[in-house]
Amino acid sequence: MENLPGIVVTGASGRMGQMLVKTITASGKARLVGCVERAGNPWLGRDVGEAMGGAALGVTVTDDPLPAFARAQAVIDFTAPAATVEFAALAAQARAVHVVGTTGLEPAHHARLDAAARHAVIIQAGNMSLGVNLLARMTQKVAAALDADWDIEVIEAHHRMKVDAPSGTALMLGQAAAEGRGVALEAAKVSGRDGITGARERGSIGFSAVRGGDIVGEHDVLFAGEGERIILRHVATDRTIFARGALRAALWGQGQKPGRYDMMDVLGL
Ligand SMILES: NC(=O)C1=CN([C@@H]2O[C@H](COP(=O)(O)OP(=O)(O)OC[C@H]3O[C@@H](n4cnc5c(N)ncnc54)[C@H](OP(=O)(O)O)[C@@H]3O)[C@@H](O)[C@H]2O)C=CC1
Ligand SMILES: O=C(O)C1=N[C@H](C(=O)O)C[C@H](O)C1
Repeated sequence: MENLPGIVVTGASGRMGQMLVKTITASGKARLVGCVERAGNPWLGRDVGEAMGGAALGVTVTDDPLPAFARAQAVIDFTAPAATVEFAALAAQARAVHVVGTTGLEPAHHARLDAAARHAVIIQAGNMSLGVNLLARMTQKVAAALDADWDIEVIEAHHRMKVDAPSGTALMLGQAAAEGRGVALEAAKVSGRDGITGARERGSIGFSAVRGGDIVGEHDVLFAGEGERIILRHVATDRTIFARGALRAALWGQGQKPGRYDMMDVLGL
């Protein structure tokens, strides 16, 4: 057990944080060596297992990330963009692999991740599941096979607490479609139509977001042609798929050269 890679979970009291704690401790492949939350969080100072309503796990939730990261071989981070860029610098300082599931990252956040990745391994993806990464590859291939007479729309649905749109997964799928078609997503992207929008622009890639209830995550990539439609769909029913993917990434990252990686690298897709 002592030889297994040690992992720190940031945002441990969150939906994904709790799922990660359960997945890591049940895996037999890694040890949970730290849990981080920000100042003011009610879990600070408590054993994370007890805070989750179960048996003690011997890990106390802290708001001091660096000493925790220094004890770890990997940090798994599903929090918020402002927190993630700070964690990236600290994980690089500690030479720990940083697995980033946080979505809503903007160019300035990516620049901070790029800087940290000069010294450490960062694996970042808007979706860590095997199914969605396969879907992204299929999307790229279908987009490459069709011309711009086929309109591409990405439609996603998530729970009512989600704070960013389009989802990280929708953007991943849009990026895959754009790559397949040989265009830049930034130039083709149309998001959240409302009012007198005018007719659809040929070659654009549209995004629509639904928010409600406890939907874990659903994504359709629609290719709409004349007289026919193709729909590629992924439905997540359980957050363990993301946690399992993140743990797999943390283990894969051990011994890799410093740099930016994604789940396609981890899964060999
Ligand atoms: N890539 C993937 O496969 C997936 C990505 N996600 C993404 O993961 C992120 C988290 O999702 P989810 O777990 O549902 O969200 P939650 O809001 O449930 O959890 C976020 C956690 O991060 C904590 N947090 C925020 N800021 C900080 C900080 N500065 N320091 C320490 N902790 C912090 C929050 O604490 P507090 O309560 O104090 O704010 C909370 O505990 C989102 O961006 C989501 O889109 C989700 C699922 C899969
Ligand atoms: O916030 C979520 O819940 C999810 N976020 C990710 C995203 O933005 O795509 C992944 C998953 O769909 C769940």
